[in-house]
Amino acid sequence: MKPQDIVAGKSSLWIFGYGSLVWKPDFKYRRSKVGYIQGYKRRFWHGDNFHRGNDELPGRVVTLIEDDDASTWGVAFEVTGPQVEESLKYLNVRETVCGGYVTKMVDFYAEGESQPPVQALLYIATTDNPLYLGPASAEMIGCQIAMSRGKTGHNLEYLLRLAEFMRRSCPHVDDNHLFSIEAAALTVVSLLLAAQ
Ligand SMILES: N[C@@H](CCC(=O)N[C@@H](CS)C(=O)NCC(=O)O)C(=O)O
Repeated sequence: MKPQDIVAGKSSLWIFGYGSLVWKPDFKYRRSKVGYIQGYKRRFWHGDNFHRGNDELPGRVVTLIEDDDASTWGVAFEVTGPQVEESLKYLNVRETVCGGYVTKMVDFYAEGESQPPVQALLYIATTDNPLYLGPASAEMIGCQIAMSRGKTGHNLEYLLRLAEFMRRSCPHVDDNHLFSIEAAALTVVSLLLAAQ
C-alpha cells in the first residue's frame, strides 16, 4: 500500500519510529508520544548499504519481525496539514528508496494512556527484501556494526543512540536483543582500541 493511498485526504497522520526515527526524525511534526505496537519484535536483521554501510560491508539496522507475543516500543510523531505530505516525501527517499523499507499501518498505544490505540504508519523491511540479512548472534551483529559506516555515519552511532533512547524513555523495557548487541559492539571497540 503506497503512503499516498493511506493518507489520501488526511489532515493528520501518526508515524511510528522504532530505529533511527526515534532519535532523528528529521521532519517537522506537531507532537510526539512514546508508546508501543503489538505483534512485532525489533531485530537488527536488515542490511544497510547506504546510511550505515556500503556494498562491501553492509551495516545492520532494525526492522520488525512478526511475533504475536511481542511488542516494540518507540515514538509516534503526529504530522498535520502540509507536514503530512512533506514528511512522507522525505521518508520515502530516506526509508524506501535508500533503505528498502515499505509502509504498513498498525495500532499504536501511547504510554500511560487508557484511550484506544491510534492508527500509525510505519516503515518495515520485509524478509523478501534484497537487503535483508536475517538472524545472527549478538556477537556477529555487534562486530558487523562496530566495523561498518555509511553516507550518514557510523553504524555504532545508530546502535548506541537507539540503546540510549530505550534506557532514557523506556526504562521498563528489557530489550535483550538490543542491549546484548550493544555490549558485543562495545567489546569489539575496546579490543580494537587496546590493540592500537
Ligand atoms: N523504520 C525504522 C528504522 C528506520 C531506519 O533506521 N532507517 C534507516 C534506513 S536504512 C535510516 O533512516 N537511517 C538513517 C540513519 O541511519 O541516520 C524506524 O522507524 O526507525
